[in-house]
Amino acid sequence: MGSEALVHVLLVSFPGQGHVNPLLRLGKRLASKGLLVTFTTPESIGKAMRKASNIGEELSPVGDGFIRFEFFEDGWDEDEIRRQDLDQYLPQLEKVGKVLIPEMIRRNAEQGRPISCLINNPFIPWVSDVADSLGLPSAMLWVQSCACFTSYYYYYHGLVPFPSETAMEIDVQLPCMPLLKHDEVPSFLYPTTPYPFLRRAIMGQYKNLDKPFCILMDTFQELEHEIIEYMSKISPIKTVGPLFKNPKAPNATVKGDFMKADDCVGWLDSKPASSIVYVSFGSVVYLKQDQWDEIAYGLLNSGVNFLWVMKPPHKDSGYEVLKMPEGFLEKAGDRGKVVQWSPQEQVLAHPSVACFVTHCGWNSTMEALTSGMPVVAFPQWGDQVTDAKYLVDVFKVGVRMCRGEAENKLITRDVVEQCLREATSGPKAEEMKQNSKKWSAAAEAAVAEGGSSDRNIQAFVDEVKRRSLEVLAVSGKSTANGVAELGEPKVNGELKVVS
Ligand SMILES: O=c1ccn([C@@H]2O[C@H](COP(=O)(O)OP(=O)(O)O)[C@@H](O)[C@H]2O)c(=O)[nH]1
Ligand SMILES: O=C(O)c1ccc(O[C@@H]2O[C@H](CO)[C@@H](O)[C@H](O)[C@H]2O)cc1
Repeated sequence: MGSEALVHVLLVSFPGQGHVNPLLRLGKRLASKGLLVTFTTPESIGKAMRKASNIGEELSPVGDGFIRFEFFEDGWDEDEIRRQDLDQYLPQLEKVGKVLIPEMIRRNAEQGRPISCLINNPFIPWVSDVADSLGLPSAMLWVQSCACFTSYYYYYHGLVPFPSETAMEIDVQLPCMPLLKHDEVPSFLYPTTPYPFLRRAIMGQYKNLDKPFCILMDTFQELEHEIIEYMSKISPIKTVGPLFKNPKAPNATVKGDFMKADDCVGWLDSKPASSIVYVSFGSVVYLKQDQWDEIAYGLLNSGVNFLWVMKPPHKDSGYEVLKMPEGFLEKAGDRGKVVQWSPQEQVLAHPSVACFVTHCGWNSTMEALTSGMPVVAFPQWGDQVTDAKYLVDVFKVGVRMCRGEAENKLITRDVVEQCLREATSGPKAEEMKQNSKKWSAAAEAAVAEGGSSDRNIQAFVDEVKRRSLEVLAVSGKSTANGVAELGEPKVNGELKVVS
């Protein structure tokens, strides 16, 4: 490979799995279009990522470009329990990030990799301030649906009434969206939410929303057509999803898992087609023991095969360590497999898997839709309750098992069994499968060359390249053609500057 001129973007991620995954996927997409991408997040997570995933010091080729990692210290000891409290952790990240990210940017420029654009995901809006202070453009990747983006936008600007202390049960009508019942509104907006710190974290992003020149979204035009069109007139949004599909670099092995996935593909291979129910509640939702037990008995009584993710809680999280009911694993025998973390993308693409019992996090939602996988919706909080509404009533690929944690209702084993049966056999299951296939095809088309998301990514890359010429001209660091010229990556990952 000869020397190439690469524009360099820096991706700064909040250290949560549901945030790292889509930003890293965006990074791979940008790299595959010929950019040099540096991905950064705090070292506390970097350490876990290096251990669990295929991440080293070296530069990884992805399509026409490259991706590399640099992590930054958050200034706290390894065992600091305050990381579990976002009201304390987010200000700490902002304090150190505002010093360390500019240092990282300067270091990269000195090493011949001047950065032309910063991209962040929600909860760390100060990244746009850093970009502004250095005269760099910034963009933000919104990691939820456009419907949720709109809900938060309307709430932030006080444009319509939302559930309040005096009117808890009001429904919310937003333009180009179905009527949201009070418990289908993103639940961080309820006055009674036990997670007001997550509302504050999201609202912090809205306070800074005028700074990024572009808001990228992990959704696609055909999926949320009307609301995307409507919000595009208000905000500079560009849909680029589903990000986990990257047709230009389908075999890129760079991943950002915090935990090594257990090997379960051989077990899936050993089962008949469409015979397995996959159960996972993502990386942050933890159920109570009584609810766990009901799901366990529901799985046993339904007679389905199942793969169930039972992730251990963080030691400082305060969540109880769950147990399987007495004798459960023996009774399930080879019908069931329990893992701590799964290779979810592979699981959802596997022909033996019939449906996905999900908490409806947006990444899981997009992965299910794109994989043509019907769901059983078990939302708990935040955007999950809105995603469940869309999966069941709008996209029509799901059966609803519950309405969210706020309902405070134990979902019994009989209900679990009934939902599993409905989702795996009979006319409803068939209808959901057909709808899922339709969404999967639409998702593939959106990311294929010339599709809606591909065009948006290309337009974004072109704009970053255009702005990079301005940035480098102003900073006086321009090379002959306006960008850092990079040579063949060396084994140790250093970039050679071609003068
Ligand atoms: O066992 C698991 C559980 C989850 N995931 C991934 O973790 C992310 C979870 O994000 P989501 O938005 O669904 O939920 P969150 O964890 O943020 O609540 C998704 O990309 C999943 O594919 C995974 O790889 N293995
Ligand atoms: O680490 C945390 O405190 C954390 C991580 C992720 C959180 O929200 C999840 O993010 C997804 C993307 O926004 C979303 O779709 C999912 O439903 C959430 O669970 C919250 C806190």
